[in-house]
Amino acid sequence: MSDDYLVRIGKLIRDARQHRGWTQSQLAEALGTSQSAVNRIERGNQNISLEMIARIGEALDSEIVSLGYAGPMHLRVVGGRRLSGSIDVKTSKNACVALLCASLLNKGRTVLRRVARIEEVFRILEVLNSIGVRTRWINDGVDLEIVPPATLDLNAIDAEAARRTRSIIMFLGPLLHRMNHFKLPYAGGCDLGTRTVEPHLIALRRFGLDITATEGIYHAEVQRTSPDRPIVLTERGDTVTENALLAAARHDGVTVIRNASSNYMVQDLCFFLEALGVKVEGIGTTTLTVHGVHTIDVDVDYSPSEDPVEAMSLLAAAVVTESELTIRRVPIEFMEIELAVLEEMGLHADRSAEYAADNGRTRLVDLTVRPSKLEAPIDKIHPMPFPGLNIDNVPFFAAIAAVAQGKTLIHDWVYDNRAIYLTDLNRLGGRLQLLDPHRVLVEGPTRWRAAEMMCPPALRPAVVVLLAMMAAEGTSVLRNVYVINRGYEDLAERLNSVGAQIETFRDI
Ligand SMILES: CC(=O)N[C@H]1[C@@H](OP(=O)(O)OP(=O)(O)OC[C@H]2O[C@@H](n3ccc(=O)[nH]c3=O)[C@H](O)[C@@H]2O)O[C@H](CO)[C@@H](O)[C@@H]1O
Ligand SMILES: C=C(OP(=O)(O)O)C(=O)O
Repeated sequence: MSDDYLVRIGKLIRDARQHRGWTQSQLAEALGTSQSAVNRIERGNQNISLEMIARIGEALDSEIVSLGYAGPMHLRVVGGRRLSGSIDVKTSKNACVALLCASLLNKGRTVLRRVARIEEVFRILEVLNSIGVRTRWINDGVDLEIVPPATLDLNAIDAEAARRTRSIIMFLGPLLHRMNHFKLPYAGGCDLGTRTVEPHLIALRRFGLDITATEGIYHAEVQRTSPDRPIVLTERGDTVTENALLAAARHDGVTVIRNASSNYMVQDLCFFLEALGVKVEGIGTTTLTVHGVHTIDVDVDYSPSEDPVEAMSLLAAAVVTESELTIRRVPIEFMEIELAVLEEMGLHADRSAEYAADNGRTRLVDLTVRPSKLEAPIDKIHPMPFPGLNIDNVPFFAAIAAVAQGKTLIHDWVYDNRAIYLTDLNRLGGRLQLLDPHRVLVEGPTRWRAAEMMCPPALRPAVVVLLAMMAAEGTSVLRNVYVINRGYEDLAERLNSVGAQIETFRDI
């Protein structure tokens, strides 16, 4: 763009902002950037992408800067390029959404460091803002500050934002301590088939929460009681464990939760609860003993840990593009089984010495993946609750199996609809056979070919398709990638920084 053009666009943006009655800081906050960046944009001193113009248009709800506005985002991928260098893993979507819900426990100011700027986080922030919670990006848009009001206005809830995420269900645990009756929209999220909420309702009933569900709304009635014996979760789910923890945190007494998940997001939540003054015993095991406190009113500062699923995604990117890539800040405890399986398949990877994540607890390593000749594993790939192979990492094994010699059986017993989407890889030259809704047989190696296709409506399969496009010679197009942006911050840009060629565009 010529400088003159930038100045004109900057002026349009300033006019639209002033028309809305916003300061530069308010616009910066809505965009997750700094006031100084907005100032530069408005003065025409900063190159601005169509993508950013579209985001500003959406934030300001302005026709003036509606160039490229609103339509779904797509990716154009020039494949066949090797990646090189190093890339950092960001904080995890799944811990960040849990911690945002957990901030509702605290009357004081919560600061969460380096929160992933992803659509899933934006949806929860929209919901929090709509009920009166003040949130703002600070430190150049890197950290998040959350200040709750004295009373929450649940009648004003942004139901549309709430319905786009499943994580809204984690409002139940904190809210049962704040009000006696409330309503919440049904939880949504990825289209992975039916996902039960029953275990949440069973666990929370022990604290006196009674839910009836009608016409897309949960009606909650609370008559607070003490769980008189351990809460035994009917399944070892991550968010149900988190919900039980959130309820137990402000229950004035000791709660024992059995069959608890000890997965990464649960551990991050436990560390955060400890920072709030709630003692949790058994972190990392399947029995958690929570010493709840009646009131939590502290100014807390916490750094959520890195995302093992993003680490796996980046590792898979290196494998399918036959690249040497260093993935920094890998939470190794949550990748060990994946790496053990991959080593058996023939993957060469070096690990650095371990170092601590910013939360002081999670162990990180830098992992250098080298081009390797892979063989299909002898046994099937199947997930288990932690410490098993992570359920969300299973789809990446489909892409990796596709470049390995031989046949790999992938058994995703967890989700009804996720394995099906993996067969989208066939459009790119893959040879995947759906044996039943849960089992896929992948035959490799694959000669990938470019294609234009719609994004599958599920986060991890969508990223797997993107990775195959990066491996395929030629130009591919992936349409409507909201689902990827739900869980990955600036993925295209970050992959480009290590050698990929991915352009974002919208229908104008
Ligand atoms: C925001 C968040 O953190 N989301 C994660 C969380 O979702 P979440 O905790 O919501 O996962 P679900 O409750 O949907 O559980 C996933 C599926 O596994 C089944 N199930 C689970 C445990 C068990 O012991 N037995 C069993 O059958 C459930 O019935 C369901 O079909 O955990 C999932 C499983 O790790 C991950 O894919 C999601 O990324
Ligand atoms: C299934 C996932 O997430 P969610 O629970 O947010 O749908 C995922 O992260 O892969």
